Amino acid sequence: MTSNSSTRVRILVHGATGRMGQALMRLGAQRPDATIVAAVSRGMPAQRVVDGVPHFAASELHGAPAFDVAIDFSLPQGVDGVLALCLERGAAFVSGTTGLEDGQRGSLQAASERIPVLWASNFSLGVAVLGELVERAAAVLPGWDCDIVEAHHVHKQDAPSGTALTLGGFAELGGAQPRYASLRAGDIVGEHTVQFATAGERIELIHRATNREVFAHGALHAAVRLASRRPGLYRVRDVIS
Ligand SMILES: NC(=O)C1=CN([C@@H]2O[C@H](COP(=O)(O)OP(=O)(O)OC[C@H]3O[C@@H](n4cnc5c(N)ncnc54)[C@H](OP(=O)(O)O)[C@@H]3O)[C@@H](O)[C@H]2O)C=CC1
Ligand SMILES: O=C(O)C1=N[C@H](C(=O)O)C[C@H](O)C1
Repeated sequence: MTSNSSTRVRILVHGATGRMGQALMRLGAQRPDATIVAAVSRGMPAQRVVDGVPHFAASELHGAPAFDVAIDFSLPQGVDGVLALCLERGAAFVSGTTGLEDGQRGSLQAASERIPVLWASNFSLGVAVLGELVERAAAVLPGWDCDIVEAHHVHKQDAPSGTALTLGGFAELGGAQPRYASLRAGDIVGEHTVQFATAGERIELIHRATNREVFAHGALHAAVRLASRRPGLYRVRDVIS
């Protein structure tokens, strides 16, 4: 690891031209503890250098300068390439890309033996707390129906959302067997409702993200923390504080 507390952490943003990538570029430029040294997208943007940051197409990833940690918010087909680059360079890897194949989850696990790796379906603090509430509710409401309903913008490609599946995992830990429903409409940033229902009553636990900055802040914070960690597989709660 090449960074320490007296230097700025060097970040490569993968998926930089996307909705999340643009939020990361904007917020990353404002951090006193980090510098975005490279931006990568599938194709090339109109300008090769934007606000002082060099941009690279995915096909020229290996030309990227030295970095300490990559933050990836792309699509499943883009993840393998940037993970391989992190392994080559000994850099940490933070990813929020959802819809990964089981084999890709296995690759993250294998990579974590050599570099610090953090993948999370949702980088907001609220969803981290919601997971714990869902597990507790499922545990104390045996036999109640558990339904997870998620709503997102029309451009989202995967369903159910990664967050819905993660919340479903918490419900299962509490003993429930969740069902899933997905809605794609307008520009909804991300909403998740976990409903527990039985005859005559129901409980709804709801998280609404109203902008992407909550995710971008969480990912940047995680990246700065992860850059100085030992190899391993980390969760958001491991780098909160
Ligand atoms: N974990 C979390 O907290 C959150 C996760 N997400 C997830 O992040 C991901 C991105 O979401 P969003 O920003 O809305 O998506 P966008 O479609 O807006 O952006 C995708 C970005 O990835 C790039 N990209 C696509 N394919 C490749 C590839 N093969 N190689 C390299 N780069 C590629 C695109 O480049 P180009 O423009 O050139 O096509 C673009 O820059 C999704 O999986 C989404 O579910 C989203 C929000 C929060
Ligand atoms: O694609 C999105 O936009 C989001 N994806 C994540 C998911 O699949 O859970 C997180 C957030 O809800 C926004």
